This record gives sequence, structure tokens and C-alpha cells, in this order.
Amino acid sequence: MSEPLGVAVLGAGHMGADHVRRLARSVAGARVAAVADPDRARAQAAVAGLDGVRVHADAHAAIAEPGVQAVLVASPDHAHEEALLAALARGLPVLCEKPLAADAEAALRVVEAEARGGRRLIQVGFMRRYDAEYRRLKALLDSGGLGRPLMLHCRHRNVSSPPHFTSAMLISSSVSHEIDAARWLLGQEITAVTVARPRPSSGAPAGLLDPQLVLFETEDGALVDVEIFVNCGFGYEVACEAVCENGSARIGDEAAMVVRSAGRAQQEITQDYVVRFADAYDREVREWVTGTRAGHVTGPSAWDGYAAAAVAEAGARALGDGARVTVNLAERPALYG
Ligand SMILES: NC(=O)c1ccc[n+]([C@@H]2O[C@H](COP(=O)([O-])OP(=O)(O)OC[C@H]3O[C@@H](n4cnc5c(N)ncnc54)[C@H](O)[C@@H]3O)[C@@H](O)[C@H]2O)c1
Ligand SMILES: O[C@H]1[C@H](O)[C@@H](O)[C@H](O)[C@@H](O)[C@H]1O
Repeated sequence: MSEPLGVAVLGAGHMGADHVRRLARSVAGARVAAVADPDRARAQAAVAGLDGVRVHADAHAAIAEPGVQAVLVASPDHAHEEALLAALARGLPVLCEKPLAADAEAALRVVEAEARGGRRLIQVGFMRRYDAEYRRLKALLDSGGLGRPLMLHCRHRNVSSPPHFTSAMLISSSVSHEIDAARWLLGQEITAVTVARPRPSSGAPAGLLDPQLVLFETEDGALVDVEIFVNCGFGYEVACEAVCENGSARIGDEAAMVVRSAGRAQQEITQDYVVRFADAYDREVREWVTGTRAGHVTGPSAWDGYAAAAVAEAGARALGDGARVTVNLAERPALYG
């Protein structure tokens, strides 16, 4: 393909506007062909200064634009399934922000629709797989140099949560990244979930169970613990330590510059995922565009999105009654290897 890939971006909010800017300014081989957002003013603002972008209130109208060859879904979680099924019906490749769909049932419907079509078209936006530090950790674990991984200790903190956030969303929206990263780093499915909760922080909205401590078991007996704290107030922190039979490796703690002055050492803490994972989002979208133009999909699959949703749903049940909940995945279609 010599022409740039024409992309329809659905949703022009925080992530959608960032992806529009990325596609237009920092990714070669792509152009924003259409943007859809029921809030037309937001869509117009996202494409200000860009030529030839068709703006719609309705996602279907954007997908149906003649110049659209691929779709980037950045609408709210509940709108993903409809957008994905519409893109699949037209045979269009899609990069869909996480989560794949609002719940595991919807995610499975998307998997089944893609499997019926017989070819992979969907990539899920689990951008940590494109982060340089996560990639180094993955390469180290795969090399076997540290021996068999036994545990992952993960920390995921946000400054504050959006107003619509529920206690279950700490797992389905936030911990979904750790679920995917753990499955990817360890190369195994997660089989059971337990959730413990300390007293909620007084900095969290009333009724929100924040923070939580989530424990995952994997199929060959590794353990993954995740502290999720989405109203920590002081910064955006994502860290992961892999403990293996012959050593450990930790990422995510000491990347920022340390300034020593006037008797103090100070280090900046990133405030936002858009900053912390800027390079990862760039690499994710760049590799998606390159792969799509070459006719293949390589990133996290719809199956990965479904598995994350199924684990998150087990997590929501574990959160409810404090019990250990097993994860029952549907049968994996042959399309996903
Ligand atoms: N990968 C990440 O790190 C990351 C970070 C933040 C959000 N996300 C995901 O990205 C998605 C968007 O999140 P956000 O923070 O940008 O939300 P947002 O609320 O800032 O923006 C969502 C936008 O979608 C629009 N919208 C609503 N219904 C729509 C529809 N049917 N079709 C098209 N647009 C529609 C809204 O008007 C809004 O402008 C969510 O699925 C979220 O989970 C991923
Ligand atoms: O939707 C966002 C996004 O996925 C971020 O990467 C994560 O850190 C937040 O906790 C979540 O709410």
C-alpha cells in the first residue's frame, strides 16, 4: 500500500484526541480520514488544523466513509462491542482501546464474530506490551536467565479516578493492564482471583473501594499480586517486580531524573498515563499502522481482550464476597493459536 492508511477514530475524548494527534503528527503512513463523537464540538476540536477529516456524531457514519481503511476505537467501554462488530462486518482492521468490551460476554461475542470471519482484524490497546521497560523485562524472562518466574509484585496508582468509576472498575479498567501484562510476561492463563481490601482511603469518593489488593494464580502455579490505588493523590505509578528462581527484576520505579539541590534530592513523579506511556502509545500505533498496511495484525488479540475481561469479571465477584473465584475461560477458537 503506497497511500497512507485512512483511519476513522471513534471517540474524541482524552484518548481519542491524543490518538488523532498521534496519527496526524507522529505516525508515518497514516492519516485521520474521519472522527466520530456524539459531542461534535469535541470532535471538531480534536481535528482543528487537520485537512480533509470528515466529522460525524455517529460512529457508523464514520466507519462507512469511503476513505476509511481502518478504525481506532476510543469511545467509552460500553460502545466498543457495537463499533467492533460494525468494523468486522466491513472487514476493517481495528485498534480498540482496552477493554475489548464492557464485560466478558460482550468480549466473547466479539471473539466469536472475528473467528467466524476467519482472520484476525482486531488488536486491543494493551499498550504496556509496547513500553520499553516492559519489553526488556519480557525479553529477560523469556531468555530464562533468571530461572522460572515465581511471583510478580505489581503496583498501579492513579492520581484520581474519573467520576463514573466503580469499585469493580478498579479491576476491569485499571487492573486489566496487569492482567494482560501478567498473561503476556508469564505466557500463561490466570486461573483464580482473590481480592482483599483495606479500609478505603478518605481521598477516594464515598463508597469506592479504593485501594484493593488483587491476587492472581496462574495455571502453572505462579502468583501475581497487584496493589491498585486509583485515588492516591500524588502521582501515576506503574511498577512490576518479577521474582524468579535465580533472581529478580524490577521496572517502573527509577526512570525520572533526580535533582540534588539545597540539601534535598528530588524526583518528579509522572501525573498521567498519557505522559508515562507516551512512547508506548506511539510505538503501539506505529506498529499497528505498519502491520495493517502490510496486511497483518500482530498485537494483543481479541482473545487476549476476552481473557482479560473474564479474569476481571472473576475479580469483581471475588471483590464482592471476599472469596477465591476460579476463572472459567471459553474454548479458545483455532484462530488464536
Ligand atoms: N490504554 C490506556 O491507557 C487508556 C487510558 C485511558 C482510557 N482508555 C480507554 O479509552 C477509552 C476512552 O477513554 P477516554 O478516557 O478517552 O474517555 P473520554 O470520556 O475522555 O472520551 C470518550 C469520548 O467518546 C465519546 N463517545 C461516547 N459514545 C460514543 C460512541 N458511541 N461513539 C463514538 N464516541 C463516543 C464521548 O462523547 C467522549 O468524547 C475507554 O475505553 C478507556 O477504557 C485507555
Ligand atoms: O482507563 C485508564 C487507563 O487504562 C490507564 O492506563 C490506567 O492506569 C487507569 O487506571 C485506567 O482507569
